[in-house]
Amino acid sequence: MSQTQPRRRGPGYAVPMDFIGAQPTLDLTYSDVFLVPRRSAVGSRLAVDLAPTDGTPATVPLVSANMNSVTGPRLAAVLARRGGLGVLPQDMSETGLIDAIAWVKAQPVGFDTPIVLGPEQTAADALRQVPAAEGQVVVVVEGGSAYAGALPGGSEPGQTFPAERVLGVLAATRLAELPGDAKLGDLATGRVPVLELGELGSAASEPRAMFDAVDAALTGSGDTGAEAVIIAEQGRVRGTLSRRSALRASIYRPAVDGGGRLAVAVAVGINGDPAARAKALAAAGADVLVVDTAHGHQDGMIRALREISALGLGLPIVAGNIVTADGVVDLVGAGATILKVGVGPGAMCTTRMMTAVGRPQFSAVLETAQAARELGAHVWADGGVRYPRDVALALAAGAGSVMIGSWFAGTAESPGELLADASGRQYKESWGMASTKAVQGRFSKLDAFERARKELFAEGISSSKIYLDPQRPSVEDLVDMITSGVRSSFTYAGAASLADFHVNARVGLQSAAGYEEGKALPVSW
Ligand SMILES: NC(=O)C1=CN([C@@H]2O[C@H](COP(=O)(O)OP(=O)(O)OC[C@H]3O[C@@H](n4cnc5c(N)ncnc54)[C@H](OP(=O)(O)O)[C@@H]3O)[C@@H](O)[C@H]2O)C=CC1
Ligand SMILES: Nc1nc2c(ncn2[C@@H]2O[C@H](COP(=O)(O)O)[C@@H](O)[C@H]2O)c(=O)[nH]1
Ligand SMILES: [K+]
Repeated sequence: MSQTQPRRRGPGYAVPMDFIGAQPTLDLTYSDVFLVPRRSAVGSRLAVDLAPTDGTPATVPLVSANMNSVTGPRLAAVLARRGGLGVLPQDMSETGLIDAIAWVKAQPVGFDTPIVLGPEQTAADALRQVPAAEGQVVVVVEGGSAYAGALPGGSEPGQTFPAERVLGVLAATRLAELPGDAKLGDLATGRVPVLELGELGSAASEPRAMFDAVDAALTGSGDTGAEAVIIAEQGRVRGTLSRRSALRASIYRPAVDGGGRLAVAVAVGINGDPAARAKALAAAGADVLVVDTAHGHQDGMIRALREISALGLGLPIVAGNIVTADGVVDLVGAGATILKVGVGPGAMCTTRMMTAVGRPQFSAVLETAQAARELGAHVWADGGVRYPRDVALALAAGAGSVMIGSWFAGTAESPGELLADASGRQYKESWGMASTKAVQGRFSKLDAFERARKELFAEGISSSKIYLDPQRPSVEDLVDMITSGVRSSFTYAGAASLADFHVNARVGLQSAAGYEEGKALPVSW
């Protein structure tokens, strides 16, 4: 780890610039390093506990980025159901954030939020919300458009509807085979598989029994294409459940608040009145506050943190972005309990090319995590994650959780409709939070002169297509993939928990050829 003692400046000190270390050192990123297997007493990958110990309600070390194109209420709810944490972006209005928190808190914890459409809507309408993949369904409801609400996923907070209004549960794979203008009402003709919680008794809280009940209901429905059942309580719809979501319920522990509702984090910027906003969002039920700006190691951030921590809200306070031990010391001193680490690794980020500023991410996490540990604080590794291995390496470097943006942007649950290119491949639009597009949106209320001044400083990509992985179109599929890789990393390192992994992980350096060797061969050589 490099040293970051500040050198003295001022009269008598002819120091033209400052190296980050006493002498030049080579900082590393994820592709530069690998993990070495070591003797393990952990008998099964399912015996690994991935829960972070950073004071958040998360039970897997995954956080979605506070980017407008990544985290909305739908993604936050789905991620929390599987133990991760969604961070709603600071660009949403305060009322928008309060509504989004309320919506997440109103969603079922043990079942999926139904995607509700009306009978007059079409197959094409449905496929703009759900990808044509196994387990993905839409629920056709009489008068369904009334339940679609302003937020994605179906209902307004607390709003439910009688199960008898459900006309059908349609598999997205089937819809993809039909003409786009096919009316959902004409397709919803089969018997609707409904499981009434009251009739299930104790099985409702038993994941294995719930899986069997879903399987039996789907098999018994007589529709070989049926992929999910309606879960009802006293005749009102609580959610849906597919075989896969019933299985997931047996593997993951949801991230919940003290009242057992899904947990959600929110971001606040450093301008305006960050303390007033933090207070309002905490009162609305936010479980974690993320104070976020591009250059987190600045006086404006320290001021904002002092004001927010003085409120004594009792919530974890995440602050960033930083990449040095000095930054850790200053932000923890001002009240942060978790540091958000990463300048420039993000997929939508042009900061390194525009400014030369940043730091290869593995070294940034390693140094800050060590400094944070000494102060009883924690680190979230933010940005640059493209494979499960990157998550494992961020955790090996000492991160308590890993923040993912662009990878999660390419999922069914991220904000915005699913789009298709000329070849029919599905994608979502994504853009950087410091891009011209984001800056124009954020400052739309300023006068033209002020807006033009802000637009001078774009440091992100304004428009990018993030393609869905046809095998893993849902954020849950990505969580499955990432956690299975990371569970395996832990057992290779002989670690049964994140705390063990922080100690046991053994890392080596590799050449570009070594990295290349690790990739699978897509076709042949
Ligand atoms: N992790 C990363 O590498 C980066 C992330 N981002 C993301 O983009 C979003 C927008 O952040 P941000 O641009 O900070 O917007 P904010 O609205 O949070 O404003 C940042 C404030 O800091 C001032 N500032 C001083 N120096 C800088 C600097 N070098 N870069 C940016 N602001 C500076 C700005 O003033 P003035 O405008 O007058 O200079 C402004 O008052 C955030 O979500 C952030 O995380 C953005 C860039 C890098
Ligand atoms: N320099 C910029 N950084 C950005 C911008 N938008 C987001 N970000 C950062 O990236 C991560 C997510 O990284 P990813 O590789 O998973 O996509 C995010 O949390 C921000 O810190 C931007 O416009 N410019
Ligand atoms: K980058």
